Amino acid sequence: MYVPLLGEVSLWLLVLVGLLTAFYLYTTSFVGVLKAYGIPGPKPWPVINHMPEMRKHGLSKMLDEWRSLYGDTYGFYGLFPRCATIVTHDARLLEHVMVKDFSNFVDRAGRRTTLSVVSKGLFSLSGDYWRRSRHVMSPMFTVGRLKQMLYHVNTSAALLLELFKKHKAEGKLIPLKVTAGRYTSDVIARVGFSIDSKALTEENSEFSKNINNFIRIPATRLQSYVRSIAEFFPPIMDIGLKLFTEQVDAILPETNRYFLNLIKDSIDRKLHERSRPDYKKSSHVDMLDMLLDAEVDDQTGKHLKAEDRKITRNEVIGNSAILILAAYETTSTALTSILYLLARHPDIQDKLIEEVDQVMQGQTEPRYEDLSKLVYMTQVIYESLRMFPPSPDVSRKALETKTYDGFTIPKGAVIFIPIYKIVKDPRYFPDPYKFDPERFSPERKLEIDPITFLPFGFGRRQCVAKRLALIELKVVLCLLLSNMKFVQTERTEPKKGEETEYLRIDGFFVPKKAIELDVVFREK
Ligand code: HEM
Repeated sequence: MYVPLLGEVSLWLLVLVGLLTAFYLYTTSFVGVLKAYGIPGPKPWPVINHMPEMRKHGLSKMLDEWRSLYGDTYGFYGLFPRCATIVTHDARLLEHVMVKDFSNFVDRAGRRTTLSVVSKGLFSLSGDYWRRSRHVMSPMFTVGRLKQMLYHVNTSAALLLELFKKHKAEGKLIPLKVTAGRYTSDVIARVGFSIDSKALTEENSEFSKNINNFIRIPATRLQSYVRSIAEFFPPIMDIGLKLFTEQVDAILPETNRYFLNLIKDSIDRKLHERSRPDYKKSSHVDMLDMLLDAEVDDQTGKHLKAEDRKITRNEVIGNSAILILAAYETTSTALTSILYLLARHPDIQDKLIEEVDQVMQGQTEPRYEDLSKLVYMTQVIYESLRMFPPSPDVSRKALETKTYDGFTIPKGAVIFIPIYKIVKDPRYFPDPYKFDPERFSPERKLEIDPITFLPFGFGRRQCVAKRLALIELKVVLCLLLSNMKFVQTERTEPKKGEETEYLRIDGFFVPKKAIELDVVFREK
């Protein structure tokens, strides 16, 4: 029989103790920073921090509970790997973080979840990498560019109207999210890449199928547990992502390949056109044209500075992918919520229809100058976004330890901004659960503290495409409401008189059950 020598045993024991100590330090070295700076919050569990509560009750419920116990600003651990999270509802602190001292909070917090090129896109970039891409992408949404995009938005909206009419003719209800998603994908394919996605003309177009399946949702509770534990240990996640990309990556690899090929084909097509001797630069450029115009020859991008309006090929592709992804989910959820709220509030819908008729004057589609006349529609859109902000939260990471009005935010801490809770805070929006577009009327909107209306985020890192999103919503509402009204009946989901619940799921704020409405054609 083999009897291990005492020296061997103690060596293994030493290794084990060393590993355990390293593991303990890795998982706890950052814990204590909140207490050190006097930031209130719940006491963390060793190693696993506040993960058990969040897994058991859900983040949303815990945020409510901790807020009631610790007030406007508090901290906890375990939402992002190896750092403290500070949640705040305090408008003045938000102003410091999102606006006044933006340079200390340029980056978002994130977990490593994907190897997809999407992580090279604006949303995930940090520091100077972000600044370069933002410099390139902001000019995509100037008035001149938006005017050019309007033609395409009108085309997609007209196709959506036809689709709704077809559903009605076939006696079907309108599945809001699916159809709104077909519209928003069609728009981004046209304005971004000059492609007809066929999302609105074919029942199950490749584009729609893939965009619907962009994000992997864990199929079982166990998978979801394993995933959150792995995300908490970035080195383990890195290994998992490299070895088991197909099973682990948060962006479904098949879908990733589809969009990667689509973007690469579009780039090749454009570069080929540009290389032709008879090529003339058109004034009708799409988003990909603008990204390619900013491309550098040296693909490492190492020599590039923050103020350079230049990006690498990888960043061209990453930014293209994030445009598709970001444009699809948020705007389709917004349109879903607006139509649902209009159906629930027929008086508001009637008032909006009156304005649409006045502005449209019998036109089949709105002109650019008509859009700014839709004052009440803007109120309805803003109030719907307040009721159900499609992105429920945003974050910022502190680069340095700094004190703001006596409150210290330590270096490395994440400021977690729960948009969906702040817009329901009665101090900022009285009677917050009431759908009341009058809050945003020209007379009353001055009562709103701008930093508390956060559906598009705020400050220099707010949604880059906010103006395009508003145009998409306004155009489609003009076309739809010129022709039909949205109604709840005994067949719809939810039924007449009933409400639907919204939940924060996988980083989005969405209806718990898919909403399906009926439409009634308007008499002309
Ligand atoms: C109603 C529709 C939309 C909503 C509610 C929305 C909301 C948001 C929010 C909350 C953020 C984070 C802002 C922050 O951290 O302060 C964001 C960022 C972003 N959005 Fe949107 N968005 C919408 C439509 C769009 C569309 C149509 C596109 C693309 C065409 C888009 C592209 C982006 C990008 C690229 C970012 C990252 C910006 C950056 O990090 O600099 N969004 N959006």
